[in-house]
Amino acid sequence: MPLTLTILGAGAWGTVLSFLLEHNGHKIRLWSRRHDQSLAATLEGCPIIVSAVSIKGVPALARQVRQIGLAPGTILVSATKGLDGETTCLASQIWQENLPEHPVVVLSGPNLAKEIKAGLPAATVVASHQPDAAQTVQQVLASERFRVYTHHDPLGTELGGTLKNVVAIAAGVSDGLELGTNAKSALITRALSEFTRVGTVLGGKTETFFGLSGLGDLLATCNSPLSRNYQVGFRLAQGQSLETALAEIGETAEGVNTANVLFDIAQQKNISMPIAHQVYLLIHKKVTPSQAVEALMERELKPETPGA
Ligand SMILES: NC(=O)C1=CN([C@@H]2O[C@H](COP(=O)(O)OP(=O)(O)OC[C@H]3O[C@@H](n4cnc5c(N)ncnc54)[C@H](OP(=O)(O)O)[C@@H]3O)[C@@H](O)[C@H]2O)C=CC1
Ligand SMILES: O=C(CO)COP(=O)(O)O
Repeated sequence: MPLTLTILGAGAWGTVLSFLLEHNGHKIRLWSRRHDQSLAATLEGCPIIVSAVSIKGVPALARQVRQIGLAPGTILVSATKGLDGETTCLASQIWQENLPEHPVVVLSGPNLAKEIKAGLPAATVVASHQPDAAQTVQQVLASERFRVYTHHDPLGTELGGTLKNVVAIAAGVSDGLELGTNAKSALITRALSEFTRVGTVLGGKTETFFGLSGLGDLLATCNSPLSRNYQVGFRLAQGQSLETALAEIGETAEGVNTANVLFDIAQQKNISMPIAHQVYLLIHKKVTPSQAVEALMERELKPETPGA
């Protein structure tokens, strides 16, 4: 049955999600803080609200939505891949805290917006503690060009999509320095162990990090110049400053903020995150790209323990 749905955030991802939903016959209200639209009127009567704003916009927007209030049973879908700098919370946690009575569904997967916009096939994950809500979103969003899987681990699903952005910066550096396929394969594989380690401490399930929203998104983002986070790393390796790289990319690259938040989390919880640590040092100009590679290669020798 065709529905009227709201998408919050008219950036690259919000716009492509609206194309996917319109393709399925739904009517979309696309909201942006830049447009002259009432948020209350945009939300009214919509059974599903999709948030696709950058993490920096989520806390204030979630408070606004709470103040307006939603009809009972309205589902909130969170498509943001970032960590809040102030609270270290994921976007879905911020939404759930503001809308405790409502089902929250995480949408995350290997979903480069430009490929989906071009009509290329892709798959994603919708994860929630409320299986009915995840199934509803699956039915509404799935099509012959967008395969949607449900999942029961929203935290792990969202953490995979969030943590891989930091690795994508490192992968961009690797390619920018022309380090070759062996180096990048080692980087991606060790990074998967690293983010599984922190992700499980933060509450995700180990197996989730080996699925579409973890390994799947890691591979997509680390191997595509369409990824803004990859572009950040590539440009840093070419000698651009972070400020110039971000300005020229002109869209959100969540991995920069996530690297900062992860650094704090790793310190607080005493978790070893060598790759994320080098990305943090690099974006703070404490090491050069080549020094970051050297630091990783010269770490103390140890046995490999995949996934740990
Ligand atoms: N692009 C992609 O391929 C994918 C992106 N994502 C995730 O989706 C999120 C959005 O990314 P994307 O659309 O690509 O980025 P864009 O830079 O294209 O758009 C960012 C969006 O966030 C909004 N926004 C930014 N800051 C604020 C704020 N302070 N208050 C309210 N709204 C704000 C922007 O609004 P405005 O236009 O008014 O500035 C815009 O709608 C990110 O977390 C990203 O990781 C997830 C999967 C795929
Ligand atoms: O999350 C994404 C692909 O799944 C988009 O990656 P970027 O934000 O690096 O462009």
